[in-house]
Amino acid sequence: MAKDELVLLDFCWSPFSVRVKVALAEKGLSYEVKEEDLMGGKSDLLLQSNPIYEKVPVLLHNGKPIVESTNIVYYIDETWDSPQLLPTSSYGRSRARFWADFIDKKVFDAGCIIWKSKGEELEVAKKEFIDILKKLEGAMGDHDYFGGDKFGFVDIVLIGLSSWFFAYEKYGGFEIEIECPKIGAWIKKCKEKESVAKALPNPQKVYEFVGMLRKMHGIE
Ligand SMILES: N[C@@H](CCC(=O)N[C@@H](CS)C(=O)NCC(=O)O)C(=O)O
Repeated sequence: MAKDELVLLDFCWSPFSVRVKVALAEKGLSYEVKEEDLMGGKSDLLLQSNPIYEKVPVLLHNGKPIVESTNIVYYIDETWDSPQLLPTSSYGRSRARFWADFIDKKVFDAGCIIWKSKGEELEVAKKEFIDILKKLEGAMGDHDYFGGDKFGFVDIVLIGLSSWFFAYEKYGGFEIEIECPKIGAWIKKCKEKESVAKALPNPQKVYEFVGMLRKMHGIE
């Protein structure tokens, strides 16, 4: 059988691309990265592969595009079976999908409000972000990971977004380890995994990138 050809259309600061990189690494798959210039001009390949949203990440599997990071992680898990990222029981899978959807709807947007705001608005945004993380702590319960004893699907969906948490802390003036110690410990544990450590961009560099976005938005 011919070897799978995997190409990732990427943007190096994208927290969504991190999810795909971690999932591919967990499955032991190698892939080619094509960096997109989102600030300058998107490639024709990106525009043709994701004509609806025109966003990265896109995974091309033997030339066929798969879009939207959570959907890509599902695809990877369904296509390459070991190690399994989603739980085996239908109840477990349903819970994992619920929390992945919650993360998708809440975490990144709440974080963006933190770096985009000041004064009273910032205080409200911080509280909202911490409330979201506290709900996620409740979902993890006493387990090491959202996947229970094993790193899995929901862990991948959240750990990608965590690459921007340092910037939220700096611009928001709070510390996740103090406000949400379980999430703080979970991030540290995830970073011990090679798949995660290699995929996460440098937090200081992300912070600098967000600083540039703030200037572009006229916040600084
Ligand atoms: N819901 C999408 C979000 C992807 C996303 O927002 N990608 C950003 C980079 S981090 C992007 O491509 N932005 C380009 C644009 O908005 O035009 C996913 O999960 O893949």
